[in-house]
Amino acid sequence: MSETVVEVSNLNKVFKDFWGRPKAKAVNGLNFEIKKGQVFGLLGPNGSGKSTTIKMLLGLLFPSVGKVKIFGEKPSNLDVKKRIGYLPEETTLYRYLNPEEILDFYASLFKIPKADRKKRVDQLIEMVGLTHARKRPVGEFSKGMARRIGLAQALINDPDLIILDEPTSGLDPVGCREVKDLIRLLAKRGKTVILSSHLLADVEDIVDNVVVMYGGHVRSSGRLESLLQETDKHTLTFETKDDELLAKIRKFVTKELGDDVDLEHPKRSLEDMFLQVITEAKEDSITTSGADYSGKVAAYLQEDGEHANSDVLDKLTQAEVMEEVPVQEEPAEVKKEILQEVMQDEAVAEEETEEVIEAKKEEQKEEINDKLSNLL
Ligand SMILES: Nc1ncnc2c1ncn2[C@@H]1O[C@H](COP(=O)(O)OP(=O)(O)OP(=O)(O)O)[C@@H](O)[C@H]1O
Repeated sequence: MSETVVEVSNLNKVFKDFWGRPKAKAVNGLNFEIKKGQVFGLLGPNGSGKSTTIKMLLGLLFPSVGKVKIFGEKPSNLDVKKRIGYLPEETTLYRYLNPEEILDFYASLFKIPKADRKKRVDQLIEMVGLTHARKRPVGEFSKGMARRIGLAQALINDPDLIILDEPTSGLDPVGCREVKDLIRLLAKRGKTVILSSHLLADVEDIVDNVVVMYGGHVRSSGRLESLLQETDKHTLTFETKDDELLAKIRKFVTKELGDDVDLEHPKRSLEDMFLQVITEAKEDSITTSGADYSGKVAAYLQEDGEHANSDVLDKLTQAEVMEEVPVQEEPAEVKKEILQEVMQDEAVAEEETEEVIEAKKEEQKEEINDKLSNLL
């Protein structure tokens, strides 16, 4: 019997106004359990209570009524917090820092030794497909690229429980597929993943169990496979170009079942078609200045004996690694131009230099430190 990682019983959250009057009943009588190695989907339309539930799981909000247990403890327990990785709905990044600096900084907050830090940062950057953008300030990143850094940041502490709020938001179909594959691989390594989404098609093929929320209530829950099965219908798929045979089959089926029979070619999904187009572009060596993905899980993300799938790991170790694109040092004049552009963006005075940028980076790091010490 596998370990219970999350236990939620009769969870309620009522937001109150200044005078203590109920303003919104965000979560209403929620119950669920998540076992180790599961990918659990918290689904529902906008405003159904997903983010509020996640905040209670993280100990950022207190329940009005009910209980949350993570690894058998309260979410406020510091040892529990250390085992959680969290990707918030909005990725807030410090625009002057580059991916290496951001990840190194978060690794230092978790007191990861310097030598390990560099290794983890390198592996994570490769894993989220940003090797060629590792020296670029994240202020220049597209939404999807920023999301990838957010995901890397959530994994820096090698968490046992990974909570992802709308992980695929802002990602193109390729990025979306990559993140989904990554989530499945992490689960195979014994990580437990909770993800929230209102983009159902984006999570359909990766979640094991779901709760579907509406107005704070659970409307449906259970194993996704059984929830999606239409047990009173059947599909028969076979290959043939023989029109005569098809006509015979149709005649037979119609005779048995009446006119209510659909006969058509199976369609592949738009996602499959899109991915094929991109794969072909890659095979033709067409490069991109956006995000690119190695297909490898960062090696430090520990493998777990019980859940490790040697097949997957074998495939991973044999996976073709994209060649690293060397980062081109810009000539001094171009560097100055770029700096000036960034400064204009931020309404920074013209005479500001690289030292000023460095000072801003330090300021941003201090700001994060302050916010974190307020939280802890
Ligand atoms: N701090 C707050 N104060 C008052 N009401 C809030 C607060 N946070 C959330 N709510 C309300 O709680 C309800 C659930 O919100 P929540 O953010 O949990 O939904 P959600 O399912 O995450 O939505 P989305 O998909 O849009 O992110 C909404 O009616 C929202 O207005």
